[in-house]
Amino acid sequence: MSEREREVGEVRERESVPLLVTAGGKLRWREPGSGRRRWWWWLPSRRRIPARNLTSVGGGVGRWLSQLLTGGGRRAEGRRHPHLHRHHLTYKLPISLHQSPSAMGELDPTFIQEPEHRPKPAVIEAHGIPEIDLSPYITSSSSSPNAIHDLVDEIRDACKDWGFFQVINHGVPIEIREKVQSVAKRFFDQSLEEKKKVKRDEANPLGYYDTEHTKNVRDWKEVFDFMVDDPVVMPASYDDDDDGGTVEYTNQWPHHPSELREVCEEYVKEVQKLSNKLLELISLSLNLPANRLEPFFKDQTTFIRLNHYPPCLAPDLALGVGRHKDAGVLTILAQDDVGGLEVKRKIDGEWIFVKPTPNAFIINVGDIIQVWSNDTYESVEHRVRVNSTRERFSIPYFVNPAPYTVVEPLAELTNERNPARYKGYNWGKFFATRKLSNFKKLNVENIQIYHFKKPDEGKIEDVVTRVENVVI
Ligand SMILES: O=C(O)CCC(=O)C(=O)O
Ligand SMILES: [Fe+2]
Repeated sequence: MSEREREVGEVRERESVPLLVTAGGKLRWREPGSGRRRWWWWLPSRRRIPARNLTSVGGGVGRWLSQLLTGGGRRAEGRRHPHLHRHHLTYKLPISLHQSPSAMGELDPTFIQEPEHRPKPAVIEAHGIPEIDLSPYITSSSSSPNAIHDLVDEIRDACKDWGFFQVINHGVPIEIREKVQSVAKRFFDQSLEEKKKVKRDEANPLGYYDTEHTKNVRDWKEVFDFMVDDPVVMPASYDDDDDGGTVEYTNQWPHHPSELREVCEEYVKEVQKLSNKLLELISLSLNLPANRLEPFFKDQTTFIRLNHYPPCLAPDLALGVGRHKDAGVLTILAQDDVGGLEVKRKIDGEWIFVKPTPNAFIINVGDIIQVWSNDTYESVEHRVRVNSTRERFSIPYFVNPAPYTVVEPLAELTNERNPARYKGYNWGKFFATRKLSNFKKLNVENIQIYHFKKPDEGKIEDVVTRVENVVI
């Protein structure tokens, strides 16, 4: 453990420290342990802060506060500030953000989004994504063909207009979902040391980690990943032309909480049924036979992620997950009642907050459906905002095909007038490349489906960006 990590760890193991932040730019607190009064100018300039929102001012507040409490940056201490006045705001510095210390107690610059990608202070709820009742297809045994027809129409509209929808009456028992949520919380509540016993690494991307990067900016979250098929045999080489052998991805189950594995496997069994039904409905909505997509899942690379988003000192600078599209077929997301997911509305590019609906699942089509449908449906950008007071949990179930699948537009959906818009790509290599680039900050863009997009007209040049050019 480095000197710096040790300091951060020691501070976080203490109780949280109530901070008094003055609108004039002063911050007061009692030193943890000794109870000594301390204060600090936290505003380097004469600018006043809007007292209602501590974190809306100054890029480095989070970094600065943690430096302050870890003994760094003594320079400003003790200087009087000409604009101090009496307006006070009490702010709890979430040192106990993780009951256990973790690398995320401070906002280091790797978390900070470029200004144009930061969440806006106001949340837009608008009418939100469509809510679809699946009972005609799932929970009732004798639905009329009309009811199913209407449902398929709803799915088609939702996929076209939003790329996202919520489902209710989906057949997944609520108790099972609650059990996973509760065991996930217990897992993340443990010490970092305990969680790191199952940490992922470059060779095996399954298990725990808190350093995921989306578009090369670190996400304010920690996760635990596991796969439905275990083990999964993946290509060892990222080079499209190279048969570089295979590697195995294997689930790493922690000893604590001991029931995590069993509960997760029970959850998988239930969500798998929902996933099959959704794939059927989506096939029908593309005027294909219900079972058209089934062969792609004889083996699967479907994985489940337990997400924990701790409270964040600077929720206007960082994101729980940066803007991205999901690379796979479908995502079936369970979110808790805190909320944070935002979807980029297709009509105007506004970020729309997805209001939590108890016991609903949020479904989005991923990049593979975009390619299979030859752009009839589009995978839509989304992101997760965090907040300064409440931790949030979510569980995405990423439905992915067999690693050896060549992803390309389905023959039935292309013709002379609507030729295939993508060159086929090997899913296993794509997936492995993505996993690697999410693992650490790289200097280049992550691999994306548009790297496989064919030129619109007439151009013969090869537009495929080779995988080895993307990962360096
Ligand atoms: O936590 C969420 O609401 C969404 C997470 C997400 O988009 C992802 O992990 O791909
Ligand atoms: Fe996502």
